[in-house]
Amino acid sequence: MTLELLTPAEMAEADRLAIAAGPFDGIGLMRNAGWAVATVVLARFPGARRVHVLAGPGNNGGDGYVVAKILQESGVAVSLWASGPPRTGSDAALAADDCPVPTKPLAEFEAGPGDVVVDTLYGAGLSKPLASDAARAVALVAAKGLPVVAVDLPSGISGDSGAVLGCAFAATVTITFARRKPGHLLLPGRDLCGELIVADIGIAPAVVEALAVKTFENRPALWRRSFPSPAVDTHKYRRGHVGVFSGGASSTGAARLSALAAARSGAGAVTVLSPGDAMQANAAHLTAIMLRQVDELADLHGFLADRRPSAFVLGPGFGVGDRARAFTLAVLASGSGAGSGVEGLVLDADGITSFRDEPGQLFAAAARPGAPALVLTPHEGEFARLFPAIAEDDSLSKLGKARAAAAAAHAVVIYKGADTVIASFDGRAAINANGAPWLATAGSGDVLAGIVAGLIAQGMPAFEAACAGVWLHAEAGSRFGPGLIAEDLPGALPPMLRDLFSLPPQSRSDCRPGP
Ligand SMILES: NC(=O)C1=CN([C@@H]2O[C@H](COP(=O)(O)OP(=O)(O)OC[C@H]3O[C@@H](n4cnc5c(N)ncnc54)[C@H](O)[C@@H]3O)[C@@H](O)[C@H]2O)[C@@H](O)CC1
Ligand SMILES: [K+]
Repeated sequence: MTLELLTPAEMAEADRLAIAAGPFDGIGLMRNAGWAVATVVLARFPGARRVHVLAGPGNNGGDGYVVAKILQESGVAVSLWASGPPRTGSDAALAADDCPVPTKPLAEFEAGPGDVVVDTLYGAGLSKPLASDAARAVALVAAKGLPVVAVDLPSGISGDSGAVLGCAFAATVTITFARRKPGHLLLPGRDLCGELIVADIGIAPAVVEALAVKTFENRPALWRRSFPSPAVDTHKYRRGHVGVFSGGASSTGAARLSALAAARSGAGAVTVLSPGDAMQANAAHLTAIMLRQVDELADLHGFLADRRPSAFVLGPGFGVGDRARAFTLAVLASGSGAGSGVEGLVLDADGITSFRDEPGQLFAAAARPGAPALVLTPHEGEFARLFPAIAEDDSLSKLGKARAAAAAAHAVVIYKGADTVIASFDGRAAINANGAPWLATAGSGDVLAGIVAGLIAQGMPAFEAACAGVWLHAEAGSRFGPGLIAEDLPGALPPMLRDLFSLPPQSRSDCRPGP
């Protein structure tokens, strides 16, 4: 399955470009779409007592007229319920003219046990909550528990955001065309699509390439070409060195979890940077991971000069306040431009919250030319602390929010949740879909921060490292399953890394670089 996700506006442009390029005109594409849907209905529901096609006023409804005609000609009992006539001159009007099945008003829609519903009310063009006739149909179908085959999107779901506008069908299977849309992966849309099928309706890959899409599903093909694989003659410092800031004596575990994850992700060396009062607690629990006392900024500068670390994690268990801000700004003031070779800082948890009152200070430090890449890993609450105006903007999807935050912060933002979005200030974004509920466990975020820092330390660019970290973390959780605690995650990484290293090289075209 391809990685690009097309917004409804991009999909409309793809339709337009494909029609201009040929060989299919608008009604030709619509016929191809209708055939793809009818084929699924016939294959999945051969015993359907009756198929009810619900047709809206736009081209999504147009697909419905094609489906109704094909099914009737195939000997299926079909009812066609329309919410209104298609616009004169549209492709949908051509499809309706060619459809022999009589229409009945959607407001009178009735169905019984054994029936199947084909939802072609609204697709990419949904612009407002479902009107009463459509909302009644949604409620009736849900009450009777009828299977729904949704065309393009379950009606009521925004293709841009995955949000439900008013109410929406919960589909058994959804057939979309050419490429998936963000609303197929963002929640709650993802859950309401059921099984998702992408049908080829004759839109050439060159048409999609011409759109220069910047939104992707987060899968290994997006970042595998930049995934670090150690050379045979490497030594530990060439595989990167991660510094992880530890909290005080009573909160050291989170940093150690991050450190272990950084080491398991392949970093050659990892050092826990501990305040003096926590040295004993840390020393008692560390073996392969190094330990260094860092109380003051001068200690940090000493570490930077002596050990040439390439990435840092600050936040897990660290505590909120001046100290977090000072260390963060000191790390961001270093970086390759200053000759230190620090490639990135993953700012998590308390590190994020510490800049609640002065986010501009953080953003300016990240925007300095030559500064290490900044990766922010907020969950919803932390996101609202650092980006209150963006968080409150209801016109933005989770994808839009992550993108706006990344641009404002000059950072890579990992906006966590069951549908984690990774966005870069260069405009690229990816939606993650391999997560599992088991990941919602204490310390899980500390592990994610460590993996991302470990990958950056090995030379992976920050956006790719963030995407790879999110995917590996989610995959580890999914494979481990019930009973998972955060301590299990680092140990679950090696088999997945082995799988990644054994995959054949893949093409460079999977991930389009930013501008
Ligand atoms: N030739 C083409 O352009 C093709 C279009 N295709 C289909 O066309 C769909 C997109 O068609 P459209 O852009 O016409 O969009 P839709 O068919 O999704 O709906 C758009 C129409 O419904 C109205 N509308 C939106 N939300 C409403 C609501 N809640 N209540 C009442 N009216 C509402 C809009 O004002 C507009 O008139 C795709 O989802 C896909 O199924 C496919 O057949 C492929 C070819
Ligand atoms: K639909």
